[in-house]
Amino acid sequence: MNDALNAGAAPLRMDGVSRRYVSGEETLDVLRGADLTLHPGEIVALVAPSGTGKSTLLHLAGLLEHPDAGCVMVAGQDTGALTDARRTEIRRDRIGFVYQFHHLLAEFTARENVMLPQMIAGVARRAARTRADELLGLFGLGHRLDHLPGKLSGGEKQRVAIARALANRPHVLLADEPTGNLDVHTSDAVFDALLETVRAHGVAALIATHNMDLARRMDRIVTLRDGLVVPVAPAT
Ligand SMILES: Nc1ncnc2c1ncn2[C@@H]1O[C@H](COP(=O)(O)OP(=O)(O)OP(=O)(O)O)[C@@H](O)[C@H]1O
Repeated sequence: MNDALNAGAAPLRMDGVSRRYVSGEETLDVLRGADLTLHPGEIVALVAPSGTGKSTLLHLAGLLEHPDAGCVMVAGQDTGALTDARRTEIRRDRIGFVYQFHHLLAEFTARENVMLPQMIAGVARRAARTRADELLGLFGLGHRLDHLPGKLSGGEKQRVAIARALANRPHVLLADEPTGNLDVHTSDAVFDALLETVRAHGVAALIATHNMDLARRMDRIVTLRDGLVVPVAPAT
């Protein structure tokens, strides 16, 4: 299924990506030939003012939208010419998403929420359950496996959402303000777990955040300026 994907290639490469929004008479060139490469295992922070195109960039990276120009390559494969079905497969199997709000399914337990994407990808129930328990254990939720999201704290829900994003062993993790709705203390703890797990799994990640302290803990910081991705400073 993923024969064209090359494990040695950059997990994500965006070359000259442009995106224009047109509403009525107004045209907005949000991205104007942006380049960004995530190397294997690299964790990149995207820190940019509101409205400069962070979500747009993440949507393009996650194959949720097409760029107007340029190309998005996942594990060496140019995704532009692929069918929608193939793009959906790559998104499902190779890309994990974490959003500001957890988007867990309320009627399913923590374990089931992490099992579901695996089962949709064709993993057998027993293996999906083992993987879910292992991941939730790594996030310190071994005692919350059978809890419904409504019985979990905000930080716990977000940990389940991160575990779900990693369930199918993605090449790339994309996160849009993953701890943005949590208090500072919880945000730090969830972020610790996120970075630790992503590093342990060797997953490349692009994480949008407004929090410079969190950004400095990543390998590299980039921002968006005039529709281009530019480096901020090496993280220390
Ligand atoms: N579907 C759309 N149609 C028209 N304009 C859009 C659309 N989506 C986004 N925009 C505009 O494009 C610009 C970039 O939006 P985007 O959501 O990517 O910014 P952002 O950096 O993620 O902002 P924030 O930090 O506030 O979430 C904004 O000015 C936004 O209003």
